[in-house]
Amino acid sequence: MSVVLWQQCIDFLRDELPSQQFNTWIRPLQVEGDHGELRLYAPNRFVLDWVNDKYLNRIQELLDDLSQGQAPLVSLLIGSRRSSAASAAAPQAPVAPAAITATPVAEPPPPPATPATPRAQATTQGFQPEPGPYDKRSEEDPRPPQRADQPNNAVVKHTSYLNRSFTFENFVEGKSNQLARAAAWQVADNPRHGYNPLFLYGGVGLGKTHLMHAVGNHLLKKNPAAKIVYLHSERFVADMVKALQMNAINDFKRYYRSVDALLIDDIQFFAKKERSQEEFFHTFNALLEGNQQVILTSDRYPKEIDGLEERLKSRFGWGLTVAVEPPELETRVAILMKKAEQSRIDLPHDAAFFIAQRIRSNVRELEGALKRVIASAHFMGRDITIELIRESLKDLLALQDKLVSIDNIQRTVAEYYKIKVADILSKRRSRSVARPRQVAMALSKELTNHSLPEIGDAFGGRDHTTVLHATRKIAELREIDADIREDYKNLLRTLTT
Ligand SMILES: Nc1ncnc2c1ncn2[C@@H]1O[C@H](COP(=O)(O)OP(=O)(O)OP(=O)(O)O)[C@@H](O)[C@H]1O
Repeated sequence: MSVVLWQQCIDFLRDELPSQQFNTWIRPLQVEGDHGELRLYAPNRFVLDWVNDKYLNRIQELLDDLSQGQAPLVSLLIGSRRSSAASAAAPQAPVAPAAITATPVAEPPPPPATPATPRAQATTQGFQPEPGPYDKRSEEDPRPPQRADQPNNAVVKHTSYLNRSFTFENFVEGKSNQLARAAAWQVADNPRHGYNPLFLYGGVGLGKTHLMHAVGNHLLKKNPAAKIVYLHSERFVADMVKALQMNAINDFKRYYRSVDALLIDDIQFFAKKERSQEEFFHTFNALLEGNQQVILTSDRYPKEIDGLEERLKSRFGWGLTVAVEPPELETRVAILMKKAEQSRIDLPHDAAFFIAQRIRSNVRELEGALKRVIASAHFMGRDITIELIRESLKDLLALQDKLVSIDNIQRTVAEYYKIKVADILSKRRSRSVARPRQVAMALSKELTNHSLPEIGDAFGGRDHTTVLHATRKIAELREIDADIREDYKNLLRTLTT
């Protein structure tokens, strides 16, 4: 009964909330209920806290109304329901666990939060890390220069400076990065709240470093004296090797354990570097025990990093692990508009749309394309038009067109679904063939510049209305069917990277 009530409740929530919010926070909840009790399972503490803060009152209210005062007792838990027979929170498979990992109830809890020991700013003696690319003091940096003693032939200044333009204000939010942004914001606004470590993962150029710096910059804004250290994992390794050579490993340890927040980028480079992993493991534990914030990024999910010790992988999962996905078209357009605005460039919307439609791989490439267009416009003294974009990105666009042809899409889709290209082109209507065909048509519409009639022709001479129907059907299914959504995402990635 409670479960049926919950189904009715989420029907209301689906109508009341913007779909992005519903999909992000409500849909991943799993439900289990009996004897006047309703247990809602969130995939991790982040979702739990969010639902608790923002939606639980409304949920309770709706349940009260729907049950005419006989509402079940609602409890919100982390994990997943025990009985597979119970109805899920939503009729569709949950979406969020793919993007943000669940911390099962049985996982070891994070170490107890002990009060942070006061750390002086200029504590570092002996070992001093080399300045990295982000160590350069920006001219507008208002913070006083930091001097460190230099015994042991040790080197230079110690605080890593963050890229100051990587802020939350400059980060464009979209479906693909909403969770990651929200998680990063939580950490920035309320560090040591327990989302420790924050682990951001995803493909290249998708904004992981940007978000990591945004947290660091925000922490510094709140407390300019905070010791926030950002570095690439290779720097950590190099520093450690140097410290070993200089017999200064204790200084190294002291240095890294004295920070308020340690931000390490691309930790997949730790793979197979056993000594560094060992050192990092101890640093990491010391920081968590000291309630100091750790943020890590990687190009893949921690458990998939080959050559990384199991104990590290497991510990990375103690906090919050969030994926950053490739941005969808609207977000790409919004990012271009934002970047143009930052550079005080007048970028017409149709021009942004044109670039975003063609450059799909990642944000860094998108930015690179925009810079080229802006440079051409300056150089030639012309406004930014689609014609100018075509000229300045000629080679890039030609490469894209060559890469994603309808032919290529049909082959990739056939291979993915383990059917023949001939099946896709045939008149067969069985589901096992018709669905992949529709997916291939939708991808052709999204990834090529061919018109609907041209696409129809390329699919065994079909009418353009069939293509239109297919694209609409797939768009609809991607909203409600987790399998299709996953298939489409995988195919997009295969075809565009
Ligand atoms: N959502 C976004 N809004 C604004 N800019 C973005 C966004 N996502 C990425 N960028 C920009 O794209 C560029 C690449 O991002 P970033 O360096 O953070 O990628 P990354 O995921 O860390 O990649 P890598 O794994 O290669 O280090 C940066 O200039 C960043 O500002």
